[in-house]
Amino acid sequence: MNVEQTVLARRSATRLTGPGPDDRELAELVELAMTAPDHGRLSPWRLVVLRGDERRLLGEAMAEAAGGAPADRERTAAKALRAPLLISVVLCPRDHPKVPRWEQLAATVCAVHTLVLLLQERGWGSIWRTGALADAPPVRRVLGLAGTEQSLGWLYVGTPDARRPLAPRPPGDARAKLSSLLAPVGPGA
Ligand SMILES: Cc1cc2nc3c(=O)[nH]c(=O)nc-3n(C[C@H](O)[C@H](O)[C@H](O)COP(=O)(O)O)c2cc1C
Repeated sequence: MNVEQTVLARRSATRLTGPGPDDRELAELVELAMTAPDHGRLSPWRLVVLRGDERRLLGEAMAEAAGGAPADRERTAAKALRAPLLISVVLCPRDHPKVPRWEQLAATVCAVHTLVLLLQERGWGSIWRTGALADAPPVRRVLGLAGTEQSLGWLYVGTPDARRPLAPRPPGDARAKLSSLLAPVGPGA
């Protein structure tokens, strides 16, 4: 696939089953994703890989953070089991004279989305999930986050459901997004 085909084919995969990429393949793809643009080459992020029972530990932490009746807690805990592989995205910002925090967040998102496209190209499905629990204290604890680090949620990764046809994607209105200073811009301008 070329980049255009990969971009067009990518969807957030809400139904994921096993298998997912193994540690070796994941490391290979992360290495490639590290070529994403990154001001100052700070690489201000890290990923925590959660498989098998590690997902259960995360689920328990999410349930502790969410609270509620036992049935609600069980439902929350089960969310961490929706894919064979969860990758916690952790922002590790540094004080830098030229690269503010927002740029470090932007670089992190560039790397994560590059990883998403690489996964797509290899036939793996993924979805980035966030929510109020992502950076809650029990979740931070189980992920072992340092004080300045921030959990940005999880990439859920696995085998996408091949029976689900690609949802049609309405074309984006590029003209509404484009402007210029001296002349109209965009197709048909
Ligand atoms: C930073 C970020 C956080 C997201 N969080 C969630 C989430 O918590 N739950 C969810 O179902 N989808 C989440 N998504 C996926 C979006 O809902 C999804 O990208 C959007 O619906 C468009 O669908 P598509 O990715 O298939 O084009 C998130 C996406 C991003 C980039």
